[in-house]
Amino acid sequence: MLSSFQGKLARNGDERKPVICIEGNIASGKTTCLEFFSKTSDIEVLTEPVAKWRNVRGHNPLALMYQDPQRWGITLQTYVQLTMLDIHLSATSAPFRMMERSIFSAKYIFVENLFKSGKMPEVDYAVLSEWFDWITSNVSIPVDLIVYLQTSPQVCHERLKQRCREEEKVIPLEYLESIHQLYEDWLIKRTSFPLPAPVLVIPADHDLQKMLHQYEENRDKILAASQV
Ligand SMILES: Nc1ncnc2c1ncn2[C@@H]1O[C@H](COP(=O)(O)OP(=O)(O)O)[C@@H](O)[C@H]1O
Ligand SMILES: O=c1ccn([C@H]2C[C@H](O)[C@@H](COP(=O)(O)O)O2)c(=O)[nH]1
Repeated sequence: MLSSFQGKLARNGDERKPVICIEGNIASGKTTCLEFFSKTSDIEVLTEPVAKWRNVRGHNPLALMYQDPQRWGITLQTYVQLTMLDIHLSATSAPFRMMERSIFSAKYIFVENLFKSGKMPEVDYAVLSEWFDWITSNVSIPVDLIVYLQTSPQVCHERLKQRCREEEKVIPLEYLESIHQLYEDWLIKRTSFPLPAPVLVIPADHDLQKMLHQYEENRDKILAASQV
C-alpha cells in the first residue's frame, strides 16, 4: 500500500532503511557482488528481475529487444521501469537493502543508449521520459549510496561470453563501450544526469578473489556511507 509522505507517494508503514544500489556495465560482476553481501544477515539483497524480463506471460521482451531494438526497445524498457519501481517500493526486513541497479540507470543508461544510438524512435523516448518524470516527481524513491563497479568494456565482454546468456550472444563490444561511456558520464564525470545519491567507485577488472577481498575491505565503508 502507498501513502503520502512529504507530498510524494511512499510505501506505507515501513521504517526507512538505507538503500545501496550496485551499478555497473553488463557482466561487470554486480550479481557476484550481491551474492557476497547476501551472506551478511543485516543486508537484504534484491537482484534485477531478469527472469521477469525474459518471461512476461510467455513473452521474452529482453530477447525481442536484442533482436529488433527499434521495435521492442520501448516494450522492454517500459517493463524494466515497472519492475524496478516495484523493487524500489518493496518491503524490507533487514536493516540495510542492497539492490542491483535502479530505476535511474534503466532510464539514464539503457533508454538513453537506445535513443542516442538511433535505435529508439523519438516518440518512444518521449513517452518513456514522461513516465519516468511522472514517477520520480510523484513517488518517493530513496537511494542513499551508489556503488559503481568500474570495469573496462573488454573485461565485461569476456565475462559476458563466459556467462553465455542466450539473449546476449548478439551483444558486440561496441554496445558495452556505449553503456560504459554513459555510466562514466553519469557517475564519474557527472555531466549527464542528476545523481540520486553519493557514489563509491570500486575498480572491478580484477580476478574474483581480489574482488571478494575488496568487497570485504569496503563493507564497513559502504554500510556507514549509506546511513547518512
Ligand atoms: N572478478 C571476476 N573475475 C572473473 N569473472 C567474474 C568476476 N566477477 C564475476 N565474474 C563472472 O562474470 C560473469 C558475469 O558476472 P555477473 O556477476 O553475473 O555480472 P552482472 O550481474 O554485472 O551482469 C559471470 O559468469 C561471473 O561468474
Ligand atoms: O534497463 C535495462 C537494464 C538491463 N538491461 C539488460 C542488459 C542485460 O542484457 C540484462 C541484465 O543486465 P546485467 O548487467 O547482466 O544484470 O538486461 C536492459 O536492456 N535495460
